[in-house]
Order: sequence, then C-alpha cells, then structure tokens
Amino acid sequence: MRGLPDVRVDKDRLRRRAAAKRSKLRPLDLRDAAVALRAVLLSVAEVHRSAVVAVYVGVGTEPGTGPLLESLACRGVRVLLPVLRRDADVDWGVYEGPDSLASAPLGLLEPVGRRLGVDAVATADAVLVPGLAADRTGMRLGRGGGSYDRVLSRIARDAFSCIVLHDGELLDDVLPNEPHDRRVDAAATPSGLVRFPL
Ligand SMILES: Nc1nc2c(c(=O)[nH]1)N(C=O)[C@@H](CNc1ccc(C(=O)N[C@@H](CCC(=O)O)C(=O)O)cc1)CN2
Ligand SMILES: Nc1ncnc2c1ncn2[C@@H]1O[C@H](COP(=O)(O)OP(=O)(O)OP(=O)(O)O)[C@@H](O)[C@H]1O
Repeated sequence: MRGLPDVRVDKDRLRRRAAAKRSKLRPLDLRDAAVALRAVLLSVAEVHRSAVVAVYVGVGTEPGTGPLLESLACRGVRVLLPVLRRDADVDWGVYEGPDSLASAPLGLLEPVGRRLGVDAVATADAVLVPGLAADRTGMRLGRGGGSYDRVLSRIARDAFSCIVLHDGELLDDVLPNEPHDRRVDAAATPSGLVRFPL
C-alpha cells in the first residue's frame, strides 16, 4: 500500500487479521455469544438505567445484538439504530421490532422508519459501538470508514460508550491510532465487561 502512512497500513493489517478470526466462528458460537452479550450488557448499571440506547444490528460474524434488541424493546427502552449514509456518516432510526429491519448495502440490516438525523445519537444515555477490536486504553478498530469516530464525537458528555466484541478481541497491545480516533468507556465481551481507565 504505497503512499499510505504506516498507521493506516497497520490498521488495515489488523482489520484483516480480525476478520479472518471472525470468519472461523460457527453459527452456534455466534448464537451463544449474542445471548451472553445480552446478559452482560443488561447487567451494566449505565445500560440498565438508560431510557435511550444506541445499538447496532449485528450481521454476519459480528457480535450479535438480536437478543439484546428484543429485551430492550420489551422493557420500553427507546433503541436507536444506525443508518449508513453515502458519505460514511451515520443517521439514526428507531427499532420497532424485527419486522422493522430491512436489508441495506454492505450486508447491513437497517430500520425502515423515519430518519432522525446524525445528531439524534446525542439523546442516547448509552451507545453500543461495533468494531473489530479494542485495546485497554479504550481505542477501537472499526471498519475503516471513520463512521463511529464521527458518532462518538456527537454523543452526550455523560453518555456511556461501549464497544461490543467477541472474546479475544480486547487486545493487550496498543492499537495504532490517529488524531480523529475516539476512545470508548468500556468493552463488552461474552465473558464480561471491562471498563477502561479515564
Ligand atoms: N452492524 C453494523 N452496522 C453498522 C456498522 C457496523 O460496523 N456494523 N457501521 C460501522 O461503522 C456502519 C456501517 N459501516 C460499514 C462499513 C463497511 C462494511 C463492510 O465493509 N462490510 C463487509 C463487506 C460486506 C459486503 O460487501 O457484503 C466487510 O467487512 O468486508 C460494513 C459496514 C453503520 N452500521
Ligand atoms: N470526524 C470525521 N469526519 C470526517 N471523516 C472522518 C472523521 N473521523 C474519521 N474520519 C475519516 O474516516 C477514515 C477512516 O478512519 P479510521 O481508520 O480511524 O476508521 P475506524 O475508526 O476504524 O472506523 P469506524 O469509526 O467507521 O468504525 C479516515 O480517512 C478519516 O479521515
């Protein structure tokens, strides 16, 4: 990748490594992980007491959010879901049940209802963030569009931000990072929650 700064090359290598590892996960493992992640996330005080939670719809081998979405909706929580814009920024819609999701480009599932605008995420008490890996300083590795760096720059100052990962994706090595990268407060894996130092 001639011309690209080292940090971009390093991130890209890590993205490919993470994706290759995810591709080995089996459907039953994915289902178990999604169920465990619901239990972990609902037991987090900041999530438990939230009236508005931004989640994502896990697709493919991503850490699954289906069980969590159902539980939050059943409890009357307002669940915001991302809608990818053509400029890789993120608009938001409300989760109204599994039938309110439709296939979108890149294999995504997105809410069909009204678009609330990119700033709607500022109303969330907790923001659950997709990603491929995180380090123990709270830096995250996303898909490379910078979408969630933009999202994280708009959330409320006291909102709780948490990346959702599979076991083994919270890395001991520090991730390469750039000035625009935004840290999260914690990482949830099927094994539990890890809070990062402030
Ligand atoms: N579930 C989910 N929703 C999300 C994100 C995410 O990471 N996960 N995003 C986070 O920013 C935004 C979407 N950004 C994305 C950017 C790239 C790819 C992507 O390249 N996906 C596949 C290719 C799939 C295909 O072409 O069929 C890949 O990883 O190879 C997906 C989503 C908003 N919504
Ligand atoms: N606030 C922003 N506004 C516009 N572009 C941005 C912003 N933040 C990051 N970007 C752009 O997004 C691109 C990818 O960034 P990066 O590699 O850090 O993505 P990522 O954090 O892995 O992905 P994501 O945030 O989508 O999960 C970079 O070219 C960067 O310039």
